[in-house]
Order: sequence, then C-alpha cells, then structure tokens
Amino acid sequence: MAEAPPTPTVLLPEAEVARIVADLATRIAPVIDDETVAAVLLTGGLWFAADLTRALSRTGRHVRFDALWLASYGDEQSSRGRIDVHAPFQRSLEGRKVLILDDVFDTGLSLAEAVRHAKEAGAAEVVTCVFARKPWPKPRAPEPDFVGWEAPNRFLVGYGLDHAGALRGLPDICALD
Ligand SMILES: O=P(O)(O)OC[C@H]1O[C@H](OP(=O)(O)OP(=O)(O)O)[C@H](O)[C@@H]1O
Ligand SMILES: Nc1nc2[nH]cnc2c(=O)[nH]1
Repeated sequence: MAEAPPTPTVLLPEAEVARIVADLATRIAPVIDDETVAAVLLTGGLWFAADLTRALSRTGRHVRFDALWLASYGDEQSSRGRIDVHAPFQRSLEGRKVLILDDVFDTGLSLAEAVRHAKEAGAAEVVTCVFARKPWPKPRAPEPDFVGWEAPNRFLVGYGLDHAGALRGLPDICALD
C-alpha cells in the first residue's frame, strides 16, 4: 500500500492569512487605480487573488481581473526550471497598469516570466505582489514589489499551494516536510 503522506504542520493560521491580506490591500490600494488589471498566476494564486481583490474592494479600489496560467513545478517539489504557458491573458493589457498576483515566490522564474508576458502584451506598468516569499541563496530578479509573508525554506501547502494537486483548499498555510 502507498505510504501515507506526512501530516501538514500549521505555520500560518487562516486568521493570520486574513490579517496579512488586509494589510497588503491597504499598502497596494494607493499605487493602483480602478483601471488596473489584477492578473492572477494560475493555479496556486487563485485563493490569494480572490481574497486580495475583495480586500481591495473594501478599501474602495475595484480592479479589473485577468489570469495567466503558468506551470513550473508540475507535481514535483522543486522547480523544473522551465515554465510552460497553459493559457495566456484573456483581455488586452495595452497601456494598462497590471498587478500580478501569486501565492509564492521561490526561484522567481514564474514571476519573471509573468512580468515578461505582461510587458509583451503592452502593459504600461507592472506591479507584482506575492503572498509568501521563500528564501533563496542567489539574487532573484525581479523581486516582488509587495510581499505578505517571509516564509521559511520548507515545502508549503494550503491557501492555493498544492501537493500534487491536493491540499490547495487548506485555509491555513502548512509545511509538509
Ligand atoms: O518562484 P518559482 O520557483 O517559479 O515558484 C513559484 C510558483 O510555483 C507554484 O506554481 P506551480 O508551477 O507549481 O503551479 P501551480 O500554480 O499550479 O501550483 C506557485 O504557484 C508559483 O507560481
Ligand atoms: N506547493 C508548493 N509550491 C511551491 N512552489 C514554490 N515553492 C512551493 C512550495 O513551497 N509549495
């Protein structure tokens, strides 16, 4: 029989997640406007993007929304170092400010690729925000403009982060290692 997966250890309970998202919204709202396109990186960024856009609305900032479906990890626990584009942006970004949202920043390859796609699509300005940033021994470029939480160097699950497609719906952020 297959070995049971390790039990997730809670690192950031959902109340802390909510507090961090609300704080991010108050920091981001002044640097964007209602013409800004919030662009989520699918799939993992979906939970954070849903919460952040609602938190922005509570501050009176009602952004547009789009998605870019990138995949670098597949079902692995480390980056394959190659980014596949499963689905491009759906609407024109020409001349717009774009707020790219993702759940986690690790090697930085996904965010760099997303910024490149947004600029290629004609974005006038690109602002980036990740919920969690993991440590990395070498410089990463670009660093996100906004970071919610400095995460430890562990394999994270929950709040969009998956283990081979599972556990994304955990409301807390947990470590699986
Ligand atoms: O900084 P990086 O090393 O590029 O890692 C970050 C990316 O890894 C995860 O995506 P993944 O490719 O696993 O796809 P997913 O969104 O479907 O989970 C996560 O959602 C980020 O987009
Ligand atoms: N699920 C998951 N995906 C990642 N992508 C980059 N880092 C991580 C991580 O810690 N967990």
